[in-house]
Amino acid sequence: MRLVVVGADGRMGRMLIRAVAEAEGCTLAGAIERPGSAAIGQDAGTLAGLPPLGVPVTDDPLPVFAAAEGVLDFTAPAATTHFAELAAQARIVHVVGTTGLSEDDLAKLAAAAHHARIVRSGNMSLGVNLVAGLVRKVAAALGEEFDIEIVEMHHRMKVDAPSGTALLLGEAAAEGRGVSLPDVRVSTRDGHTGARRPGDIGFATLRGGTVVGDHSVTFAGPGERITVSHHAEDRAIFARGAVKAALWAFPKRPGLYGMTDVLGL
Ligand SMILES: NC(=O)C1=CN([C@@H]2O[C@H](COP(=O)(O)OP(=O)(O)OC[C@H]3O[C@@H](n4cnc5c(N)ncnc54)[C@H](OP(=O)(O)O)[C@@H]3O)[C@@H](O)[C@H]2O)C=CC1
Ligand SMILES: O=C(O)C1=N[C@H](C(=O)O)C[C@H](O)C1
Repeated sequence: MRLVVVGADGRMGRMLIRAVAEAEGCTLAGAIERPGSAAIGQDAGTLAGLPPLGVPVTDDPLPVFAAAEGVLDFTAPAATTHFAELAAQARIVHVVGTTGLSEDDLAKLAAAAHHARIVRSGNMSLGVNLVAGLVRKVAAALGEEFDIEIVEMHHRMKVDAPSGTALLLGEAAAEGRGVSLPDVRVSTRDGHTGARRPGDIGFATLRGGTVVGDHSVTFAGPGERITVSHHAEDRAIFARGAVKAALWAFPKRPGLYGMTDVLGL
């Protein structure tokens, strides 16, 4: 499968180039960066710390998408909605790892999915998607006397909060409880907040250093607490998941898929 990496000079972009080069069944067909980026013209392999791959980074996605079969996209919301239109025009697979997407952005992805096979997840790792399954089960088994609180920590450069993973885990907890997350989500607490409302799902965000991604979901009940956690140690887990998603989606029909589909969970 011929794959393009967009945002090639990003933390995830460089990881994705390595994952494509190392995986069986795919080759790097292109690498895209923003116009004006210092990476334009460089070899994608060299950029990712590998021997040269003979693929120069360019800022023109159109001809690159036209010659490819899939795109791996861990960039930013405005870029991702633009790439979704182009991927739909080219009828190629679009793997979306970008987080911080608004409802409006998600509607644009849903529209593009009429023509493209899109796999989107706030976290492409096997571990987090397994944890989400556990959270759904625990939330379904416990009543509202167990308060659900989600804590995440990421590196100091992360720009969106709560993280895509925290929201994915919150969705899983809400699903288990049979409620809608927007109805019970509490993402900020400051000052005189009053007592906790029964049934709320709380989010707390920590930022600092080089943390790849830590998440925990706590169920705090009368006299006992259950905590389910995941600690990402290496961004390679997300990149390998993205390549797996692209290969999985290649023979599928257009539509919007998630990592639970890819992993068969
Ligand atoms: N779902 C998952 O499993 C994971 C998701 N993520 C998400 O992936 C996204 C990227 O994370 P990360 O790699 O750390 O961030 P970075 O900022 O390091 O990388 C993003 C890259 O995309 C580039 N970019 C932005 N806009 C465009 C554009 N229009 N055309 C081409 N390139 C563009 C940026 O360029 P510039 O710097 O010039 O803006 C940058 O090089 C985030 O939303 C993050 O939350 C991260 C890890 C795992
Ligand atoms: O920005 C990151 O770094 C990460 N983003 C994703 C998220 O928002 O959950 C996934 C991972 O935790 C790393």
